[in-house]
Amino acid sequence: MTRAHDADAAVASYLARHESRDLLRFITCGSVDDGKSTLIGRLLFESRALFADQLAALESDSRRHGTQGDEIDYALLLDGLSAEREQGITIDVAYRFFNTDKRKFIVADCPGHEQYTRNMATGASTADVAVVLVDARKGLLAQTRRHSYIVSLLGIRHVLLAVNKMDLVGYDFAVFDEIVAGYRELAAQLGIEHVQAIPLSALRGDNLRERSANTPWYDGPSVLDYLETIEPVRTERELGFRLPVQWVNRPNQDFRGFAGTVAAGSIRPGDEVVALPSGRRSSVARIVTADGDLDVAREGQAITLTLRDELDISRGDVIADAHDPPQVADQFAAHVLWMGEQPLLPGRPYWLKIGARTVSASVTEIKHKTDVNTQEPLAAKHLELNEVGFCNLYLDQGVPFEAYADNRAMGGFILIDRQTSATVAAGTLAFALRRAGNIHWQHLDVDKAARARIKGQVPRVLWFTGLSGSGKSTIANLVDKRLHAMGYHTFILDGDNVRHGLNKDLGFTAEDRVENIRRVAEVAKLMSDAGLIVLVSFISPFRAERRMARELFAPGEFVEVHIDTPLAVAEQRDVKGLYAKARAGQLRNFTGIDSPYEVPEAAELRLDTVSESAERLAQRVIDYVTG
Ligand SMILES: Nc1ncnc2c1ncn2[C@@H]1O[C@H](COP(=O)(O)OS(=O)(=O)O)[C@@H](OP(=O)(O)O)[C@H]1O
Ligand SMILES: Nc1ncnc2c1ncn2[C@@H]1O[C@H](COP(=O)(O)OP(=O)(O)O)[C@@H](O)[C@H]1O
Repeated sequence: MTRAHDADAAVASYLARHESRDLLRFITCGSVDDGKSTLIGRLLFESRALFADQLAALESDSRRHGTQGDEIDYALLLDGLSAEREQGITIDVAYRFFNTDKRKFIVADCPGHEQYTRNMATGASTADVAVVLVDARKGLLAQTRRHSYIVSLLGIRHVLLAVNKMDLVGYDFAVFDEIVAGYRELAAQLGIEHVQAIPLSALRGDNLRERSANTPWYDGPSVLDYLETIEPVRTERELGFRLPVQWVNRPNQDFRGFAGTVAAGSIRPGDEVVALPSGRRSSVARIVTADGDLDVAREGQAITLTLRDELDISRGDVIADAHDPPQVADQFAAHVLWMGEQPLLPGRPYWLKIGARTVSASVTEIKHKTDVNTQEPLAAKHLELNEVGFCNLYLDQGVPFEAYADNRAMGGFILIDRQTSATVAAGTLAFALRRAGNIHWQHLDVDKAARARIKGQVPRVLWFTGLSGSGKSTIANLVDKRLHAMGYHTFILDGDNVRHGLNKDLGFTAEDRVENIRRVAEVAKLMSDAGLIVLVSFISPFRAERRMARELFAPGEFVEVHIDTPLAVAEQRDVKGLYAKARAGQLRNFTGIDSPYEVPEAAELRLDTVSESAERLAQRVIDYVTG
């Protein structure tokens, strides 16, 4: 580090301290019954003013970009929400703004109902303090433990334990003391070091602004005193400059700027930078803002950088200090807070958005889920709504990152469902898994084209999908026989057969079916690399996995064949007697009965087995392949 950088760091830390005096972001956790609304209402009332100037700006912003018509879109103020905003998703967190003469405040008010994880994760990712409300009559509840666990997971270091409704327990010190002792134990388990407990009656205003005469035994700060004076400790690591590129600004041939919000460190014109993941270097030409060029830019500032060299940098890349760049990795251990209505299934691909970058990712393994009430690790094969798991993640490409504990902006991510575009998880990166870096592609001298040429054919994957008894095997067999007779090199992968060997460890739960299809798709890929025409005959009931299989192949190579047979017909055929068993309750998770079949939306071929014979349908497939 140079002297200039040392000075920068000193200025930056001064500014950081100053800014934190200026603005405090906090979240409130608890249910309406705990008195949360009363507390917030009271705080707003006590402080009287809303952020007048900011409100005006927000109003004009909302009209330009908002999604709320003429209403103010508070979400626009929160950088933490940008990902959700781009997805057009509304999250049930109310942001409120107020100020006293000492400070400005942004409160994320998270409802206490069962959607709490999603709301809290959103509100907490930018908060410095969590106000955890407890009803003095009820003490610590399971909900208190859950909220506190998520607070700790999301890196909030300060908790204001608001022991409310003290008036209803006669302002009894013993009640307060017991709750506080219990909470301190919990906080210690969770690694929350800074806890300020305050006895309160939000309704009567005890210890809200003034210390109350009703609690003479309490000599700590009032709620407003605490919020006005708390200096949040920052445990984030001092990092070199990092700018996740939100967009590339190229109004004309002469100007090429990279715009984003500085996630860490500071930067000056002339500083050497590296673009990641490409690793190309340059130095900063200008730091452009709406208010003119800057000599220096720091964490939290929105800027546009221009560089001295023409580098190919796109949205989602990170421009970083060339002497202290972040790591780039494609496998991680991470905490995942699942918010999807459908469970998280290992092996299924999701979009992962980190900073401004979106990549394809899947969970390769759930190491454990955490019982949010006891913090105990539990074995898990999938994650349900509101569950938290520690998982291994695999990304389809390397991303620049920091551990979440070191930098929230560079280590926090969301997972997005690829079909519905819904945000289904929030996550925090713990560390990169190194093993990925040690595996390299082995170059093969005889390539796929050479193998296909010698066979005189174009490799294809014919993917037959449909209910049990729909006719997949019957038709695939006919196609195989005829292609073989015509001299083609083919192979059939059939669910029933593959499940006797490679996949004999798998059953019929959703997660096992995902893994079943993932493996068979990879095998089909190897076979097509060998130059074969592969016929895959699996129920493959989920769109997500059929799509995953398709994406392994070049355009045109993958042919989805939907064997379209109504459930009633398949059930009537009942070739193996399985429908009867399933109806009798002797077979669980049977497709079409108590396990879903998601009908293909854009299969290359749809074969109706009711109106046409198996022979004719097989011929249609052959015509498609050989035509
Ligand atoms: N619960 C349940 N649900 C569906 N199918 C069941 C089940 N239990 C056993 N079987 C038999 O397994 C065959 C389906 O295996 P697949 O590997 O094709 O299924 S999947 O793609 O993983 O959904 C399927 O074969 P097909 O009838 O040829 O489709 C059944 O014979
Ligand atoms: N048009 C048709 N196409 C395919 N199979 C048909 C047709 N009409 C009747 N069937 C009968 O339906 C059953 C389908 O069973 P199978 O091919 O094993 O289905 P799957 O492999 O999808 O479980 C067979 O007994 C087959 O003779």
